[in-house]
Amino acid sequence: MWTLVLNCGSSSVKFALLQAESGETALLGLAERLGGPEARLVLTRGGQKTESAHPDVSYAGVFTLLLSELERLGLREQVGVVGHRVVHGGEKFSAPALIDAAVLESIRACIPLAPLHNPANLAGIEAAQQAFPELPQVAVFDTAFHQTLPPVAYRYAVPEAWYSGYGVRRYGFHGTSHAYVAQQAARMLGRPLAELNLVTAHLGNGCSVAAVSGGKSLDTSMGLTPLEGLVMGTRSGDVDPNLHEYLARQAGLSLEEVTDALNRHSGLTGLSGLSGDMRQLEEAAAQGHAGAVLAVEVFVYRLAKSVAAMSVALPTLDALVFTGGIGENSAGVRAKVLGRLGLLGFSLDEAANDAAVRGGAGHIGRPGSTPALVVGTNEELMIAREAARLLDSVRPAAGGQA
Ligand SMILES: Nc1ncnc2c1ncn2[C@@H]1O[C@H](COP(=O)(O)OP(=O)(O)O)[C@@H](O)[C@H]1O
Ligand SMILES: CC(=O)OP(=O)(O)O
Ligand SMILES: [Mg+2]
Repeated sequence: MWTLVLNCGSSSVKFALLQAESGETALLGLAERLGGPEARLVLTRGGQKTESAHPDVSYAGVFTLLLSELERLGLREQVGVVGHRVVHGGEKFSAPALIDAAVLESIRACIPLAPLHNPANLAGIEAAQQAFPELPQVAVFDTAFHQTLPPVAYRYAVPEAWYSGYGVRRYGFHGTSHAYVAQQAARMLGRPLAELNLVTAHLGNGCSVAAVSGGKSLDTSMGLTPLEGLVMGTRSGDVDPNLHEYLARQAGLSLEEVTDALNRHSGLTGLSGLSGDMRQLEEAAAQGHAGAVLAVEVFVYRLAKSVAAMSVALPTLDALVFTGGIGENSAGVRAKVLGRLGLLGFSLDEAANDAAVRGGAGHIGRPGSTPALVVGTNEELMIAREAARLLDSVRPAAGGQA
């Protein structure tokens, strides 16, 4: 039985067809810049990549392309379950959920908390339900892993009525990735996850750090929405909460305009005036582009500061884990971050750092220093496993008694 995993983002769709147990992957897809003239689909089968242009393709259009690919591979009939990444589950979900009308309603109710993400997740669920009406569909929430945060970490210092009336609190995101890389790190360290205190840094287009103790999240940098915390590709991360009012008065901007700028035109993009893509910025910085140099430096400084802040949640610090497109690929970012964290006992092994490559994994600290690891994340595999585990728990084993 194959599991189809869908990760529908605000302007991209990722999908994977895989075996939950072995991790064998028959198909990977990434559709980017949806709705625009440069929309494209990259498919990977058996290690071979093919790219095709699909100007102005919609979510529904991508789904049609996915279905025809499944048919071409002769695997459409063998899909047994569909797993969906859902970004915001509020306080309701601390575990994956089998999607029914009530779960759909709860995901819909969280749209105001994740206006860029949850509508796309819902569109993916609806398309999959239409294509596979007979199959179970499972929602795996980014927020679920962080439901173990204690109040000291999740409460903001604002009027209590905002929490009790409107759910104003830290939720945290990228939970699937933080949970997965914490498990992998335990293997690499040769120690049980239950004994380990880790800081995990998920650095993709969205970026967050988490404090993970005994496999449980105790704190994380993202908050009520995925805008808080670190500098990201296009998101500002932390700013002064008075910024909205100041800009409304001084620049005549509306609430929506400030929020849009903080989400889409800030972060690395805003600082550099060039790009939100770390690889491109590192190339430009090497050529002396002042904006790119500044963007990378601010990114690194804020990340190092946040790693130090996360360690306050832990009784000791056993390792720092880098993952996501930047964490897995940018030796420069890792070196600069560890360079700022000598106080926590980190010391870089330059050769090991340069050798750690995407999808691979490795130790990048010197012997005797606090361990620093590079771990390839795999949110799709984690979603497939969680979906399989949920199904096993709700239906009796084949041939067995209930
Ligand atoms: N070789 C590389 N060097 C530096 N940054 C890289 C490299 N490869 C990818 N990245 C960066 O990773 C980020 C995208 O991360 P990814 O995890 O793929 O994103 P998403 O959050 O969309 O899944 C981009 O900033 C990209 O530039
Ligand atoms: C929650 C979030 O920020 O997700 P992404 O990094 O995929 O945008
Ligand atoms: Mg990602």
